[in-house]
Amino acid sequence: SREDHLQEGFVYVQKEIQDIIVDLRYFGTHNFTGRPVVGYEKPVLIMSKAATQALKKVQQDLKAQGYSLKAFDAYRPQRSVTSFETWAKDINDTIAKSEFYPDVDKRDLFTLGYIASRSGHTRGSTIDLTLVDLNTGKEIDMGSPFDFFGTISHQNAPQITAQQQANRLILKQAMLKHNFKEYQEEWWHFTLKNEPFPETYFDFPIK
Ligand SMILES: C[C@@H](N)C(=O)N[C@H](C)C(=O)O
Ligand SMILES: [Zn+2]
Repeated sequence: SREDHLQEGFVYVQKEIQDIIVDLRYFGTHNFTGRPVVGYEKPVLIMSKAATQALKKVQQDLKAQGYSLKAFDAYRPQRSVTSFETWAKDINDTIAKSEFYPDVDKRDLFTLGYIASRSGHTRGSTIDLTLVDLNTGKEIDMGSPFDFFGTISHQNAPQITAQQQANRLILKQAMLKHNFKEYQEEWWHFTLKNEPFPETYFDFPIK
């Protein structure tokens, strides 16, 4: 079964939270590298059991407010992170620059905090997500898209409107209520406080 591939302490998030929307960007080409990322062998969302149980409560709260979570990434194998580092050094490969990092030199993406070489995602209790309005079926306006690497994606970006800031707050408050913490450089990125594997960088593939 699918579970045979899974590390102890991890689960398939969509099995535990049936109504979460998932668009696993690094499985396909619609991401900052413009290519499928090594390690993403199936478009399934994997995360630690503890983080998934907390996220289930976030989804319940948000559903009552007319929203659903939409996740772009959760557990990320170390080989995928390593491939991001290799990619960042290849300055001629800029196929997705105009959409994801138009104002930043790709060699600076790590030092500016937009990508990590020791990533919380690899520890299995970090997730990238946004909100979908259940009335329209569309993502709500957060002022910048997922994985747009620039200051407009910082939590308290002054460039965005009051409505966009309010939309970010709906997500942030729901996540903080259930023991996730936010990340200053990216409005979509949250890590479980008291994560179960705080020192372990896993490398099992997503399948
Ligand atoms: C690459 C982006 N989605 C992300 O998750 N960035 C943080 C800093 C990370 O790589 O852990
Ligand atoms: Zn992230």
